[in-house]
Amino acid sequence: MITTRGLSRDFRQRHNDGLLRAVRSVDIDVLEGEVVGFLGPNGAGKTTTMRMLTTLLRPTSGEATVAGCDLLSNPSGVRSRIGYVAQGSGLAGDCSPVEELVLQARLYGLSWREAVHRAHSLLDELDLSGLSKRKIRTLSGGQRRRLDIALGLIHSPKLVFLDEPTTGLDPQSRVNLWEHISRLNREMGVTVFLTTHYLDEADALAGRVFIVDNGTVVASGTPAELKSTVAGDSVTVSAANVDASSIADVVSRKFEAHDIFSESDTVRFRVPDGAGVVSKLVRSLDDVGIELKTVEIVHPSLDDVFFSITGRSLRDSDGAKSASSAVVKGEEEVVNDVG
Ligand SMILES: Nc1ncnc2c1ncn2[C@@H]1O[C@H](COP(=O)(O)OP(=O)(O)OP(=O)(O)O)[C@@H](O)[C@H]1O
Repeated sequence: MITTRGLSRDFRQRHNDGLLRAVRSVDIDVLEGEVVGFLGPNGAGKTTTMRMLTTLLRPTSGEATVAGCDLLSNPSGVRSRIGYVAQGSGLAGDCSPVEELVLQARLYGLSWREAVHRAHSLLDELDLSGLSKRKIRTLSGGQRRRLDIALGLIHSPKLVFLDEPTTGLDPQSRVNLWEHISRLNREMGVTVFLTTHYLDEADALAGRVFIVDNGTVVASGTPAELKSTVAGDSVTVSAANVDASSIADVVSRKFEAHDIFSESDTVRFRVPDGAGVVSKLVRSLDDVGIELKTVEIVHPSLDDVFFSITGRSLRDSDGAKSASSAVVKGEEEVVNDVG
């Protein structure tokens, strides 16, 4: 559904006459039917990548195929086959959801009858039927966001891009929207490419995650793969009858543990599969007369993954817009926006 090779975008910096490398040589492959998350802190290059993939911004270099069409030579083909829901749409006003949907469907060339049918089926799909005749400006943030998504799907695209779909929503509306997005994927077969800086969103929604930082993809995989390969589970053990150094000695001899850290009677270490080591841990400690007091296993989060790669927490990075983006004095040409 999406293939990119060396996709890059530079922006000219007015204040210092340099170039900002917002996206640097991104290679990704997204298969039909996937929900893929582009996860990274503010300023990582997520929106810029999405704007390129949706033809709103011309790449400085690189190539891509989106929904079967070449991005550079056939942008109108791409546009007709994808849906795009931008960050925080400006939808408001006195018309109703059904009127807005019918209007958009007509603009896509559907007959009146088809447009009305499509509008009502999307309202149903996104749980907006009861609100179809309300004025849009009276809808809540979550309801408006669902309407944005319905509008992005009006022409039945097989691939939809969602830019930070739940930013600004309260926790309950976010979870509700996740359910709707998952259902669109499951039941309508829509491939979803979404950007987010929320760890829980990537975890809950995306089958596969690309972690981006400083304009590049620094890791990719299923959330479970990323968490198990990069960080490992954190196991914390304490004993009733010995201090931490005796436990640490057993752990380092008997297990392929890393990041072993001792403090008074507690030892913390990481292993790929925490639950899998518990019985061996109990036996190994018992063999040398150590009386186990507590064992706690904490699965890694995507934040641990991000930290292990970048040395920064994604939460801390949030808001540090463009802090890590490199500015280069450039010979490269900046191509103007096409959208
Ligand atoms: N039109 C532009 N002109 C100059 N710089 C830009 C432009 N658009 C984006 N940038 C810069 O490119 C970098 C990447 O921005 P981008 O919006 O793609 O990040 P993001 O990961 O989507 O962040 P956010 O989560 O805040 O939306 C940032 O440093 C940003 O300031």
